[in-house]
Amino acid sequence: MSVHELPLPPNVDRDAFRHAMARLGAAVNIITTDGPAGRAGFTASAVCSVTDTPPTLLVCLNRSASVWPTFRDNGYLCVNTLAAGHEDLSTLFGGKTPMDQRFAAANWHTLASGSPLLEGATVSFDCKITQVVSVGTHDVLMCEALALVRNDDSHGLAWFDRGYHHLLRQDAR
Ligand SMILES: NC(=O)c1ccc[n+]([C@@H]2O[C@H](COP(=O)([O-])OP(=O)(O)OC[C@H]3O[C@@H](n4cnc5c(N)ncnc54)[C@H](O)[C@@H]3O)[C@@H](O)[C@H]2O)c1
Ligand SMILES: Cc1cc2c(cc1C)N(C[C@H](O)[C@H](O)[C@H](O)COP(=O)(O)O)c1[nH]c(=O)[nH]c(=O)c1N2
Repeated sequence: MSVHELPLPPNVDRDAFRHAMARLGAAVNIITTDGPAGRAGFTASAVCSVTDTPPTLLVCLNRSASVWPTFRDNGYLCVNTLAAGHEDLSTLFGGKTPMDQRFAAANWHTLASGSPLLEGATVSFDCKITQVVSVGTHDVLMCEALALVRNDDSHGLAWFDRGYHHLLRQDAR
């Protein structure tokens, strides 16, 4: 089928959209925050680079998530990009597990914003939320990076076709 023969919207329902989106491989991240509103963390694949000036990422957060008010009120967060081997941690932060149990499963450090930084993440972006745009069910959080921590030894982790996949670094092949 050529692109010109594709059916036009509104033929795309929610399930068809999700099924299609499952084909877009993405990094898996644990987004954390700590501050006056408390400590919270959740798994997110809807994360990407927006601009390098000022250095900004976006994170999409469902407003129905239990963690949403905590992120909104703290105003700071850390994007911890997961490494190969973090599958169980990702599942823990993606479920309905109590917050203390989620954090008890890993080691954390704290940078300038106060947000928990995951030991062993491939990279962590310590951020301030600079703008929030509501689209449908989600808030798109624009996050300016204040500090970075890179781990140059770990392999990557991707979420693709509803499963985890390891991404080997070039020099490890
Ligand atoms: N952006 C998101 O909010 C998002 C992304 C990935 C997974 N999830 C959640 O994780 C669970 C497992 O996901 P899955 O990938 O195994 O299967 P799925 O069929 O629920 O999702 C397939 C893909 O659709 C997209 N998606 C899923 N839920 C979405 C939502 N509420 N809003 C926008 N996009 C969404 C994501 O790209 C996801 O990888 C589900 O409960 C899902 O809601 C949410
Ligand atoms: C691989 C993967 C990827 C994502 C998620 C899950 C999983 C397993 N979830 C869902 C999110 O992690 C879940 O709803 C949180 O645990 C918040 O739930 P609570 O309501 O706080 O328990 C999720 N939610 C969200 O708002 N934005 C996202 O990008 C993602 N991505």
